[in-house]
Amino acid sequence: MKIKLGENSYGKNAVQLSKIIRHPAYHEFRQVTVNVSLKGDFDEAHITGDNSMILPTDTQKNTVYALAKDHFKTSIEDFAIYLANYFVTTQPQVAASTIEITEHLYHRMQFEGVEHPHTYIGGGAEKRTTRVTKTATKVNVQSGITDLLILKTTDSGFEKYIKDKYTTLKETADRILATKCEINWTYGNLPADYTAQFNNIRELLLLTFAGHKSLSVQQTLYAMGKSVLEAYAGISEIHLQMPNKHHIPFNLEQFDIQNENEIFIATDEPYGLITATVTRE
Ligand SMILES: O=c1[nH]c(=O)c2[nH]c(=O)[nH]c2[nH]1
Repeated sequence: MKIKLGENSYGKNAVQLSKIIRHPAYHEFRQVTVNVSLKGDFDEAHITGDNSMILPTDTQKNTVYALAKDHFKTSIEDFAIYLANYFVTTQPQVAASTIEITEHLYHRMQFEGVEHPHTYIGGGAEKRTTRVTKTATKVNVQSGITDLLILKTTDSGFEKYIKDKYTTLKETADRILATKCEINWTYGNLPADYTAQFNNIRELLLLTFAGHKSLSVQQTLYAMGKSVLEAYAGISEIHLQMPNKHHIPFNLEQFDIQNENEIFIATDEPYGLITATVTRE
């Protein structure tokens, strides 16, 4: 039997980096988690244990901190592109490098409408993300949002689905729609300002969710993806993952109380998981 090495990559995961950017009037605080992954000529390392082509993952981690001083000044995308390019151009054995960055969001505290110069409040579970893959000739940039918790108390129903002998779910024309989205879009054209693009796309996703008369999570997911592709020609496709975070009407009839669609039990598991990629023809 012939055995051979298949596709492989290696790198450092979960590099935790915080940075203060000191502006004259205020401090900017940034916290990111960085994953580095390299592909290339690593056959000998696997087959014979020859490490002569291996840039240690410890060095990769150190490189993230060292390059952050001068090259993490704006968006996570700009930093990821710089890092990805650095590994490809300085290490001839590296054919492709992938940098994933997750940014933990902080907002400056506000007192009487005025932002405090150096004190922050956490932005909750929501995080901004990017994934950049660089080869000698190509760069692929995906950006997104994860753990974005959104909910609406009406304009959502789920009816006219298949009913068989195991169906117990009741149809509803008015339910809570709640989800914790993971959304990633791919840039066909790279924008000059990734943060402006991120803010615009996030706002549009929220606006579409809010305004949609939802017949299902599937329909709302598609509407959200479609709105982004229609508004931004530079986005080639968008992937959305939307778990259905069920809030189920609680049976108050057992206490002779009428539940007028007001009292629910939130159930974490099991949950419906709806995912799709929305793309261009
Ligand atoms: O929006 C929904 N889509 C489904 O596919 C589904 N299935 C289910 O039980 N509830 C829901 N809700």
